[in-house]
Amino acid sequence: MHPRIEDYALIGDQQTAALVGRDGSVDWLCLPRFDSPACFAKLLGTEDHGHWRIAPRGAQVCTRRAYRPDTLVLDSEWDTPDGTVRLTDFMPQRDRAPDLVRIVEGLDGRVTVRGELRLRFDYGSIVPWMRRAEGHRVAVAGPDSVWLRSHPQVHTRGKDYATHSEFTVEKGDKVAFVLTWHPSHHPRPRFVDPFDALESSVADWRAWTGQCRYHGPHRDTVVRSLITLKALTYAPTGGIVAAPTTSLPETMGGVRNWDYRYSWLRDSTLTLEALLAAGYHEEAEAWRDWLLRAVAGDPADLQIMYGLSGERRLPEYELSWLPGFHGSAPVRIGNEAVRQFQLDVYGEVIDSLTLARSSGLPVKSHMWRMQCALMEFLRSAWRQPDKGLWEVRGRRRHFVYSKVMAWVAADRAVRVMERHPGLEGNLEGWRAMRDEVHREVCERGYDRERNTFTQYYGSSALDAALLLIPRVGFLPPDDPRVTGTIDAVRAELAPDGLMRRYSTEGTDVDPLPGKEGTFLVCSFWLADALDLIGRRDEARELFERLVGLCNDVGLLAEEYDPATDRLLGNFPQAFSHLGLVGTALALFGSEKAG
Ligand SMILES: OC[C@H]1O[C@H](O[C@H]2O[C@H](CO)[C@@H](O)[C@H](O)[C@H]2O)[C@H](O)[C@@H](O)[C@@H]1O
Repeated sequence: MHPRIEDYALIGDQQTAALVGRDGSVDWLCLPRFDSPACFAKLLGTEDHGHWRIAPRGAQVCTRRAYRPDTLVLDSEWDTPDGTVRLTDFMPQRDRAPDLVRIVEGLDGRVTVRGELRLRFDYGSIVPWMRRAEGHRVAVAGPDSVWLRSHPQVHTRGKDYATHSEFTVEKGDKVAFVLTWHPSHHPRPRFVDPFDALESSVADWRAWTGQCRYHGPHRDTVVRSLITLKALTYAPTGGIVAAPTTSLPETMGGVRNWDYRYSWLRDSTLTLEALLAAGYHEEAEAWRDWLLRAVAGDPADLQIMYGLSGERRLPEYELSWLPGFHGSAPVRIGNEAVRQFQLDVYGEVIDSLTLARSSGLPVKSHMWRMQCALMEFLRSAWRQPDKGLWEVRGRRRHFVYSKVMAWVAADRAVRVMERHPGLEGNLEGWRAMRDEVHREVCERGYDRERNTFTQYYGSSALDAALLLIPRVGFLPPDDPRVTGTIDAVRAELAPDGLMRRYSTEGTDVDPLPGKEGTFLVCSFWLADALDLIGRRDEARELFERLVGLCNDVGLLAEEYDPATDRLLGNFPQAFSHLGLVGTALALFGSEKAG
């Protein structure tokens, strides 16, 4: 049986990440970066597309598993008729080369363990040449080279283009395997000691989580979300991936399969907000600096997403040889949405730079000039239709949320100038824009008869993003148009209590085949909106339900299907986790440590 999305746990080294199944198999790993080709792609295909399984002989899924508290170190344990064995998986902080460490430990009895390593570079398409060197195994194909070591040394044998091992552990025995990648034209990197690396990984993560300011209910789940957001950050540049996977389907068997291994301005600025609110200034500053480098240049060229180092070209293509997760094809690399015009991004960027300033992050001299340039571009562009924050692949429209975010940009720029009279900028022009956008949205984006804002000007359709209207300050929470919108959006898009982004029925906004599932971040936004309008009990109840959708190790995908009780979409997704952190902070953030 192919695992479900919720069967996976994440490990990573803040440059890339791996997904480990409950059966002890690493089914996804891109090396050396999040957006590099995968050397294990079983997630989107079969064992022959690459995986690395370590498990007791004859055993299937583990009996239990958990992260070591406050770390990204995963322990999976199997109780077998012969005894109990633990597998510890982690990726140490990177020195020069990425390492994946797997330590097998006998806990009880005498258990025979089997390993099967099937390396397939370039997303499962290339079988490397494997040889012995310096007492280890080394695999090479084109630009990639991978070393496999074990401590103490375990005999390995090659069969069917895979490396097999079998060994026995008794109580107290430990056998470590280390997989190390490096460019094949470089000398092999220094080998890490797996046991020292385990100690320092645990210590590093605990030092980091120790800074967390949240002390309310579900603290472990909130900390797990923060660890996940940190793990999705590409440390060398500060860029944040939306998720470490590509093409986990939004609908099982469907075509809505996208590559999320890039840095979206929207997802990342919202991540910055969550990190700042939870007390993580260092990451927020790194992201802010990434942002300033990525968007530098002509404001008309601002993209909605970039590569991890700020790369601009992310061409989309399909991998014909991968059948996709449970047959959900195509598998896509790159993301065509990179070329879309999405107006909301300007609002999110300017809002987050304003937040960075007010949170005390050191101000960079060129930051304000860049904001002014973005604002001047926006002043000339906000009347244009766009693709909206959901990146629909239909025609451009006047999406209401996009216009609201144009208002946010102008509002924040005006406020910064009012607070810092020494700053130069087009104060009057931005004030005028702010008022004009507000007026237009209230006239053209609001349906008087139904007392609700709408998805786009003149339509009767609704959109979950409208829930953010009070949060961004466009209207006060007690404005009847706000409460009316929350009720309407909830009734139409959350019939079973969980939010869809928009409706795909009776509209051509989103022309792709397949239905829209429940989008988790939108459900957190609903809880936030209910809280803001004073319906705290309903907000808390929804938050409890959403926390209950995390898998056994606290991770969320992008979507959840109530009909089948399955997570869907890329995994784990920053959007969902930043939603969880944001709602927890909004509902319980003022609670002090016991
Ligand atoms: O559903 C169509 C679109 O789905 C993706 O976009 C979604 O994920 C983004 C990253 O988390 C998020 O920023 C966006 O708001 C979501 O709708 C996909 O990336 C798009 O290419 C696709 O058109």
